Amino acid sequence: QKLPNVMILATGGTIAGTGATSTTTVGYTAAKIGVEALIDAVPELKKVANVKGEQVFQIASENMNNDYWLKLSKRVNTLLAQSDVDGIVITHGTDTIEETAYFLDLTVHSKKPVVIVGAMRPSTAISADGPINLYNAVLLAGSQEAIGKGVLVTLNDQINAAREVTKTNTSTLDTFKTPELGFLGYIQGSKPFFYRQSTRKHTVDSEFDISKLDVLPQVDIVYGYANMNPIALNAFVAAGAKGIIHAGVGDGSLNNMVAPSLTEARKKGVVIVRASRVGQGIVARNGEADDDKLDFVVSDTLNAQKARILLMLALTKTSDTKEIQKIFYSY
Ligand SMILES: NC(=O)CC[C@H](N)C(=O)O
Repeated sequence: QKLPNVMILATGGTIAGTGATSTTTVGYTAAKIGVEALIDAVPELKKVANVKGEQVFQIASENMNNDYWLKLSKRVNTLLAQSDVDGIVITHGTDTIEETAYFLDLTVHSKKPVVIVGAMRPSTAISADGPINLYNAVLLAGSQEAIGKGVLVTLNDQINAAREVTKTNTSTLDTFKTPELGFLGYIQGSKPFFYRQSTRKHTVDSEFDISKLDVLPQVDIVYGYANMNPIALNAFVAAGAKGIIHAGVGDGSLNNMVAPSLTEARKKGVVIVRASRVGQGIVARNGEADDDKLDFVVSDTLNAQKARILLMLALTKTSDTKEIQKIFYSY
């Protein structure tokens, strides 16, 4: 049987991290090990795929930014257009895995599998989770089952969809969850098992094309809390933000100290998206605010960091808030 050709694009993170001792599971250094060493650490990979590695960059993922995303997405699109690449695995720090996954879900235009993988323990730790996670990721990226499912995230034997997955725990191995909608499936006995898939547009159905872009519109996030003030919001607007994600309390509620500044920002042309800091549930349009009158957009179920990504991409196409609202209900 012919093995699939899987490219491993390495970007850093704990999966490539090293610690002082085998019990160092905090206070280690991320992004130390190169892609060839990651591959060599798992000889089992060669039984399930023809793997090739490429070091795209080497960072701790808290340093992820729009420039890295544009570079990575362009590289993934180029590779997937080649007939000798069947799937891609991206090794990544876990802090922003969910954001990179969603960015690629919206900007990679291929049905071929793209799987993002990380680890919670550095490569030098007892029971490091990187090798098994990498093995599962390569298996998934070379599988028929993963074709057309959008960008996937796998750690801890579970498969999650880019749109919904989120990091829920600072340090445990089972940190990646899709809290309310559920993960897509498992990897067990070297086989992926899928039980559901996202109904939202992604990859081949996505309208977003970053192939000719070098920058993305500035979108920032303001976080809701009791006694909130508009200082951060006003600073973002003064610094030229084209969009603001308001991660409000509860159902995206607006604090009366901040609402006038949001209204003012909208009048200046800044697109305001009401999201929620809660992390689950739909932010109801015209629920906690009169969005029609204020000309605001609601984030649907996207968390603030993913709403930021969708708004940046939406703003590359339109500044019409009705269109942007449609986009938030489609992706
Ligand atoms: N577990 C991890 O990968 C976290 C390490 C680091 N903060 C990163 O995101 O790259």
